[in-house]
Amino acid sequence: MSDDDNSPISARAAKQLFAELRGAPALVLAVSGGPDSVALMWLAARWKRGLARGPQLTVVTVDHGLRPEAAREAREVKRLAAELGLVHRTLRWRGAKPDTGLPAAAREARYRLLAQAARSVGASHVLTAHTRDDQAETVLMRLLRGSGLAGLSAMARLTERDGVVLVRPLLDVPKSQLIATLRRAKIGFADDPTNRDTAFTRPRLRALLPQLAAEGGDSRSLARLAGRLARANAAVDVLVDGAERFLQLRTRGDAPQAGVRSFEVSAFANLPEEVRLRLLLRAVNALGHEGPAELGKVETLLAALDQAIAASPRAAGNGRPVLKQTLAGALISLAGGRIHIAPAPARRSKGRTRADQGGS
Ligand SMILES: Nc1ncnc2c1ncn2[C@@H]1O[C@H](COP(=O)(O)OP(=O)(O)OP(=O)(O)O)[C@@H](O)[C@H]1O
Repeated sequence: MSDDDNSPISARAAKQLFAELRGAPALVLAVSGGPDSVALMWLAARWKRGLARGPQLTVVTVDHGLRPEAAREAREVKRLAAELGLVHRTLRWRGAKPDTGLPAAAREARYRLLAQAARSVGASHVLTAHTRDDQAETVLMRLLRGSGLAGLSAMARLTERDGVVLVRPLLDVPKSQLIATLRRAKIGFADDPTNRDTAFTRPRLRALLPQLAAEGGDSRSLARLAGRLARANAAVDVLVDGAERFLQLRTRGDAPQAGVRSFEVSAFANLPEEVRLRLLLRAVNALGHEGPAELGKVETLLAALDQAIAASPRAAGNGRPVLKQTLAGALISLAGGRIHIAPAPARRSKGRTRADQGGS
């Protein structure tokens, strides 16, 4: 870790972090009360004070209703926001809490509530306080799962979600700098014990990071890896855009069916494997109705298609389907020299007729 990694963030450096947001009408700051997001709030408030006209800032804390201390922490954020002259709102997650996958469900609910808050105050962006350390943890987690290029690219600085832009202005900033900033400003912050709860994967991996850093694999190098892979991933995506256009041109003679994607086998089969995989992934995600498909399952689908094409190139050429599979709510078939991807018919649950399944 360099000396800079332990120094408070100057007003000039903060100005650069938020520069692209200057012209936004309003911004939502997602502040849990932990050190990273309290530092985000403090830095954004100082930045706003230095502008003649800047965006309206609204601080939002989500109380997931999972820890008894959460309500007190939200009040603490409100108090600090008021001291900084910022509007604050606490939003509660009132939905049913699942027994498994609780962190993922809480995250889903949090982003939904943050996006709602943004829309209600006319904010175009929601700012979160993800740091370089969070980025490094994400890379490590995905590395251990064997993720592909897109997954290993980890978090982007800007992403669109539920109609608002999520911004992570502190993604290149080490957490130690945020702590140093708060210490200098004499601002307190909450300590969330679930961050150290080894029942969860992320805290267990977090505990490994100092050992990796001692071997040179610190957050800077893991984040650099993510940045390089994101660059390569973006290039592959451009190639897939091109392949999609090329395949569409090959369809021109046939009347395209609405709600169906169809690729000519002979043109598809000559494309590189990664491009074929992404073409399938895009089509299944666009037309399926069961959420994003798992990469491993799309890999299995592609292998089955490749095998069916190699085994019976002529059968793939006549009208009878030589392969028919569903994946993530999409129906994939190989027939008449083409691969077709369409929405799968809705599944009928056992022992119930369609008429039984009427809405409530
Ligand atoms: N309860 C909360 N209320 C408001 N904002 C929150 C809350 N929890 C987290 N955030 C925002 O999200 C950022 C990331 O938080 P955290 O690392 O705990 O998220 P996570 O559960 O790992 O999920 P993800 O990284 O996908 O957002 C925080 O810096 C903060 O800006």
